[in-house]
Amino acid sequence: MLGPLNHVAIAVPDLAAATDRYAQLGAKVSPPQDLPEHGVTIVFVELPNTKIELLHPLGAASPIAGFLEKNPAGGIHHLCFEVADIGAAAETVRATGARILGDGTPKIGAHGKPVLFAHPKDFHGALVEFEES
Ligand SMILES: C[C@@H](C(=O)O)C(=O)SCCNC(=O)CCNC(=O)[C@H](O)C(C)(C)COP(=O)(O)OP(=O)(O)OC[C@H]1O[C@@H](n2cnc3c(N)ncnc32)[C@H](O)[C@@H]1OP(=O)(O)O
Ligand SMILES: [Co+2]
Repeated sequence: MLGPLNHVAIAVPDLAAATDRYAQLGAKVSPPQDLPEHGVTIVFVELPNTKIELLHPLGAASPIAGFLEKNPAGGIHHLCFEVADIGAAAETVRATGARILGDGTPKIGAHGKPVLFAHPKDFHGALVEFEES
């Protein structure tokens, strides 16, 4: 079921500073993009084999606010794997006994594709995102 690693996300307290850090290393960085439905502003750092997603809270109910309170300097927030079929992937995850977050209805993610998340406690401490490829 698991396809390529689409991105590794890092929650950061200062999006401009984090973007500059990667730009200074010669990486191609995207402009910041507000995703109100996800409660985040993101910047993508493009690498030859995958991407880094820099995340900053957007709005009062951001799902990353609590994470940044616990990790004020920032930290690795999630991994995103591509899957061929998001509905089938959710069924496979549930069949292993792991929880899909929310009501199980995919949201449209940063790349315009359906995404779902699985609970970090069921993935050994790592929040996992699945994105339909
Ligand atoms: C745009 C899109 C895209 O790429 O397309 C995105 O990525 S949007 C990226 C932002 N969106 C999301 O993250 C959506 C899915 N995330 C969520 O629904 C939430 O963040 C949860 C994962 C449910 C956590 O929610 P919240 O922080 O309110 O819960 P909580 O503080 O009660 O956390 C419950 C337990 O999980 C741990 N925990 C929380 N976030 C974690 C993370 N990112 N990685 C590992 N562990 C984590 C907490 O430390 C706590 O453990 P202890 O109990 O041991 O203290
Ligand atoms: Co993501």
